[in-house]
Amino acid sequence: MRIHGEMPPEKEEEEKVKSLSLSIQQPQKLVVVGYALTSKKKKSFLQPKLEVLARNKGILFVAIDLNRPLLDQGPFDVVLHKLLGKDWRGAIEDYRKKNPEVAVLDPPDAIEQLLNRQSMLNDVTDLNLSDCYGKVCVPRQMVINNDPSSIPHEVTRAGLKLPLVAKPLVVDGTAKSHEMFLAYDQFSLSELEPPLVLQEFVNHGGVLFKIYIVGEAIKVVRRFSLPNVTKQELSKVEGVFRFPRVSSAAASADDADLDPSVAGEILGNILLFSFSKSDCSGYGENWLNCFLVGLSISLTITVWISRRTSSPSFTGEACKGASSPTGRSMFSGLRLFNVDMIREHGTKDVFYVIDINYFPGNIFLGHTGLDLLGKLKKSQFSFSVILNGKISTIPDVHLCARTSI
Ligand SMILES: Nc1ncnc2c1ncn2[C@@H]1O[C@H](COP(=O)(O)OP(=O)(O)OP(=O)(O)O)[C@@H](O)[C@H]1O
Ligand SMILES: O=P(O)(O)O[C@H]1[C@H](O)[C@H](O)[C@H](OP(=O)(O)O)[C@@H](OP(=O)(O)O)[C@@H]1O
Ligand SMILES: [Mg+2]
Repeated sequence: MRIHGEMPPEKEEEEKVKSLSLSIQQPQKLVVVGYALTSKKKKSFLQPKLEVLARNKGILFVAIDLNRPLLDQGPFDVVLHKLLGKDWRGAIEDYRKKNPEVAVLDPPDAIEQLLNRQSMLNDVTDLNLSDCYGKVCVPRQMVINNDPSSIPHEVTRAGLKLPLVAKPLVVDGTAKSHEMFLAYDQFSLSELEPPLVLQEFVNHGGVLFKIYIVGEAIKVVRRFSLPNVTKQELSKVEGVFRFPRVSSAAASADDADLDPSVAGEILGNILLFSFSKSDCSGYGENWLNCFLVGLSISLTITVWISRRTSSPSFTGEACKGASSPTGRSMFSGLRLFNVDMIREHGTKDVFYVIDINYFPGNIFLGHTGLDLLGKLKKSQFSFSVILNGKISTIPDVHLCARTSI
């Protein structure tokens, strides 16, 4: 018995042969990905198994020769890069202008925002969504650009609560940009070398969440982190102490036997956005992707964050609510990044974004990342959620979102 619309067997066979012959006539067009990475990054990122997986998906990685003009190389379908310095930035900007059809991962002006520990958190602080059940905040922080002797006075004036985490203001991939200090009093901070960001330390039970975003895919991992600082400790200890990279890949807490209130519930509650596929040609480049962590299952989010065709800006624009969304760039233009988030100890749903990294180590997540590359040639995916909230500039503003997925 044939169901209405089903093809008769002989017809089905004919269709199969036709599609097979087509594929033989038109071998799959390779997606050529030119990459410009430091040798350290290439080693950690482009491992043989990723190259093989890519090749099986019709994706070919080709090293960009940094000693030759980029414009003389290729042709590429995608340029994947994580290099610093004005020369490279100039070369990639020029290349983009002359090769608008090539997808550059990611546009330098989008990456720019993550190279500074103040601007990287601007978007998160600029959004304030009222009446919801969960909060995503940013620790109160201040920038010290020069004169370390002024730090104690500035910290007191700003009313920052101790302990403080002192971080280099600039993120440039050097070991120095990861030199972190924990200060138990503001006077010892004048030993440090500006420019710095001084960020309030938030007790978070020693577990950190790294949320990796690759285009439309997300992965959350848990890492060990700094332990809580008790009031007793704070009253007894003085000085500023350097600490190592406690939450690196080796510090995975994924299998750690964590207090259930920390582990399952949080990860269950960290609700990752959904997105729909639609023609977003109206947005200039045909890629629209943003990142928003919505919290707690029972929220209904309608958040619209649209990417402007121009480069992202951090001027807060009130998103007037679901019915009349206004464009609001939030990490717009970025497709490869991760967000470091912690939950305030003793709370159910108050989270803090403490750091955002561009194209971190193990971000490609195998198939997911490669699927992103494969799609870049014909990307028609968009992320459209309407933000129901308003913008505030209060430093420790709460970003709440309501989501229905
Ligand atoms: N405000 C904060 N409150 C509590 N702990 C913090 C805070 N800021 C940083 N930390 C701790 O310090 C660690 C490093 O912070 P951060 O991620 O900003 O530095 P980083 O050098 O960029 O690290 P990475 O490159 O691994 O992301 C965090 O993983 C966390 O353990
Ligand atoms: O734990 P991961 O692998 O995510 O650590 C990242 C880290 O968060 C930063 O993104 C590093 O990049 P820089 O800030 O440029 O140093 C990554 O180093 P990279 O050499 O892989 O880019 C870490 O992997
Ligand atoms: Mg970081």
